[in-house]
Amino acid sequence: MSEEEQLPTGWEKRVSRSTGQTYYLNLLTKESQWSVPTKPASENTGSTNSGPEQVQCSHLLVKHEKSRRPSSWREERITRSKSEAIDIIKSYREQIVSGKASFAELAQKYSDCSSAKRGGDLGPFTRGTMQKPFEDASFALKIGELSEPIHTDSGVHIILRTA
Ligand SMILES: Cn1nc(-c2ccccc2)cc1C(=O)N[C@H](Cc1nc2ccccc2[nH]1)C(=O)O
Repeated sequence: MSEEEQLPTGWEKRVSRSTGQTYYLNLLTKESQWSVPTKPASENTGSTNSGPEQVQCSHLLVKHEKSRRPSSWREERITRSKSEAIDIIKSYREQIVSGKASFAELAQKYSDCSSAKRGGDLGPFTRGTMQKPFEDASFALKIGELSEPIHTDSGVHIILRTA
């Protein structure tokens, strides 16, 4: 019997458009998870009414002179203005949306976060672990969705939800 045939009631196997990884969709709550479900889907499987308990995101950060730590692996002293950082992050978003470049490629080359070495992948996180604007934007995204520019004390980000 294939894994698909053995899925408990109310689940569907999906493949992430951004990473090609297999995930499982609860058809009742429309919430998703990486792990193979072992019980029939229910309204409260693995999440609460206020959405998923954890998400996984990648981000591309462009710091500026007013960033909490205006330094990164790319540039010891970051002096660009906030306005310049916004223009730069918008150009990266446009390249990704138009298909000219992949998110991971640009994050690895240009993100001012040390997660650049992982194509911007931050791993899974729950609420209460990231700066609030970043958390709220991340938990509002659907899997595969790319945020508009998001501002935190670290700088200007675009966020891709991957799980
Ligand atoms: C939150 N976080 N995770 C990593 C990370 C994760 C996985 C692998 C390597 C680094 C780096 C960081 C981090 O705070 N980096 C900061 C920049 C930064 N500020 C953030 C605010 C919100 C989310 C991610 C953010 N990254 C830095 O390098 O100056």
